[in-house]
Amino acid sequence: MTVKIAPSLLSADFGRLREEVTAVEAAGADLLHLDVMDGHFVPNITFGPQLVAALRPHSRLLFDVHLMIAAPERYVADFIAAGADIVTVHVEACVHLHRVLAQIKEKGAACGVALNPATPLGLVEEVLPLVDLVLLMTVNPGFGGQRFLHFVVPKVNAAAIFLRDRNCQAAVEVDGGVDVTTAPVVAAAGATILVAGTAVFGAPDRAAAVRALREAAEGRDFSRGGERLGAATFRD
Ligand SMILES: O=C(CO)[C@H](O)[C@H](O)COP(=O)(O)O
Ligand SMILES: [Co+2]
Repeated sequence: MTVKIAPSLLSADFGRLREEVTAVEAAGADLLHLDVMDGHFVPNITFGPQLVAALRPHSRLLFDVHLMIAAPERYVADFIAAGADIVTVHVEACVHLHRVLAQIKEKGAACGVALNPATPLGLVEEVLPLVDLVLLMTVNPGFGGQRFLHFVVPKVNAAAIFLRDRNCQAAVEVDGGVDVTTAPVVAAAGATILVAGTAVFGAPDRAAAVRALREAAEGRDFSRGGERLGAATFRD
């Protein structure tokens, strides 16, 4: 399984969103990551399903919608109707996590579960065999451009090993502070989708940025025989 690159629209120029999406698609991105924030679950507000629907006709990329909103079950159907291919909800935002994941599946999208940096993997172990994606935040959610939190790397590795040992196909997505220095670290730990906002939209040449991330992750790919990582790998 090769590592996929998912530019995060959060760091795009919001005055030129259609062109920004076209640019990263042409640059070779594999998915488009869309960060939805409600000013309640996280201290920032972004956009709703209307924006997803407005961009949908202009891109063939998989729309990877990351819901950082309280009680996401209220809006799951709207985001899927708007064109989301993958809908990811935070375990910290769901009282009935399994019910919300089932709701996403039932509406025809792939489902993901996200964990904040301080949330232990054990909280989602029961649903890991059922999800299409587990998203591990490597910054506290709410803003782009934050520093990568290295203490999350063992959790990325634990998730990859858990899934491999059970023969599960779920993707392991890492989100926050991913750049050419941290991409090889998370790829070696078992990440299969790298979200990158600043590292792609902050670069003048988006194609070069996507290529650089892919090359940085290449060869460190966990699926080529990666094993449990030693503690030294995780130090800053
Ligand atoms: O979910 C997010 C923030 O909550 C974003 O996807 C993430 O921050 C990407 O931005 P960057 O690569 O600049 O850290
Ligand atoms: Co995100």
